[in-house]
Amino acid sequence: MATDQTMHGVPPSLSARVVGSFAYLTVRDRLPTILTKVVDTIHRNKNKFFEEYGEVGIQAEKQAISLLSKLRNELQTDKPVLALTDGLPDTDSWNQYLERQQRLQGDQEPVSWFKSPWLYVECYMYRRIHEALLLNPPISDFDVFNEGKTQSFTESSQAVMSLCTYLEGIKNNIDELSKNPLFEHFNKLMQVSLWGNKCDLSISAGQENSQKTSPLDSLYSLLPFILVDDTKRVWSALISAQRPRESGKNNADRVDIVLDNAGFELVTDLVLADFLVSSGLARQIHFHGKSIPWFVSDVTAKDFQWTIRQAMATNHKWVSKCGVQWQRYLKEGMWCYHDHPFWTQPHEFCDMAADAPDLYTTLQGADLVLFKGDLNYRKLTGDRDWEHTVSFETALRGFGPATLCSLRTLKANIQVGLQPGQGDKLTSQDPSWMTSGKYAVIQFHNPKSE
Ligand SMILES: O=P(O)(O)OC[C@@]1(O)O[C@H](CO)[C@@H](O)[C@@H]1O
Ligand SMILES: [Mn+2]
Repeated sequence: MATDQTMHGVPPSLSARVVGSFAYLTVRDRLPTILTKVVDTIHRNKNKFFEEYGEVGIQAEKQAISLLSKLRNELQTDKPVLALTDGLPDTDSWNQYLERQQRLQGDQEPVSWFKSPWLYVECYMYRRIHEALLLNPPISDFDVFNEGKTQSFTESSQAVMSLCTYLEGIKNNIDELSKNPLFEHFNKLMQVSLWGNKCDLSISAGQENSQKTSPLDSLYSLLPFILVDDTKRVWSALISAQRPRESGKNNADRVDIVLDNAGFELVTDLVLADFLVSSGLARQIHFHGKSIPWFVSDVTAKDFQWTIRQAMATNHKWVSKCGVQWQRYLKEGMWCYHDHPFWTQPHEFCDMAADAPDLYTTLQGADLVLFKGDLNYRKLTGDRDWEHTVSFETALRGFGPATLCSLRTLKANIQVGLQPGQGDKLTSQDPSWMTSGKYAVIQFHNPKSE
């Protein structure tokens, strides 16, 4: 179990306790802004609730808004974090985690927004938003972030078209491709998926953040902004998987993708996944999404299905062909979708084996696990205040269900695995390099190579 004390050289968790830090600015400014947008969204749908549910819909809308306004006040005035009361299956786990935080902090001060770990309070806010809806049927299953996620897809339609056209072009002669051109396509699609992570509505506090230009055209100009590029190690893990397949082939059998944002980023992940199965680099893809609306733009099951249906329904030949193919992969079991509650809990991933052993076992069945995005990176590294030159393996603190790779654009002040002096040079050139989303890493770890 992770503790917050600096033990065995594990640094403290990032926290809004540090005035002026990115965590502080996020808790002080960005989270209240997101909450205000949530309240506005619910208010804007008042008539819809009335049409659908009558007076009881209006009551629910009022009640949800008052719970969210109370939450915003607690956050802005650094009130103690409260236990959840909605009786969901994970409510106890959340409340036990609150007790764990209180024990770590000691009884001198309550667990609160500006005193406790940033990772915890930020995750807790999204779970409280869910509670505010859950406690108010019949609007319990209203996704307050749905508008932003669907807009991110529709506003990125040009980029989606060019990406699906590129994929169809590859698939045309994919069986004749030799290793090098195959690697070149893999390399490109990994970078497209990497930069797809820029389209994130949490960092933009809900501001529209879609992909306007063709993602393939800008890859070359973005190369200098990739601070760690382990693509070649990912490639060799794919073509020489540790577990030979029944067919005797020795490339990967199963690749898991821990998804991040809906909209354009999800399309980049579906395209990468299609390439992996079409090329035979993998036989199966398991996707892991979120079980509740999360960090504004993260993928839920509804978003996943909606995106594939939207692709099928577009009048663009290659986009709809991709959509039909993706639906078929799901039907035939080559693609599977999961949404374990652990991904929407506050735990650092080094806790997974203890706190979600079933999920850890599931991931152990993969030959490679791709983690998308910044929040996953923060959880992989425990959202701790590590030195930049600490190795990725050290920061993982024993988390290693399978060979893994993080594809992350930097949106939080935490980055490990850099060369000596690399962080200082970046700070002198571009002080906001860790939080602007301009820089990225493709960072690999093979637990078996320890
Ligand atoms: O995981 P993602 O979508 O790449 O980014 C999530 C994020 O936008 O939210 C948090 C800040 O509010 C940070 O982890 C990061 O900036
Ligand atoms: Mn996200």
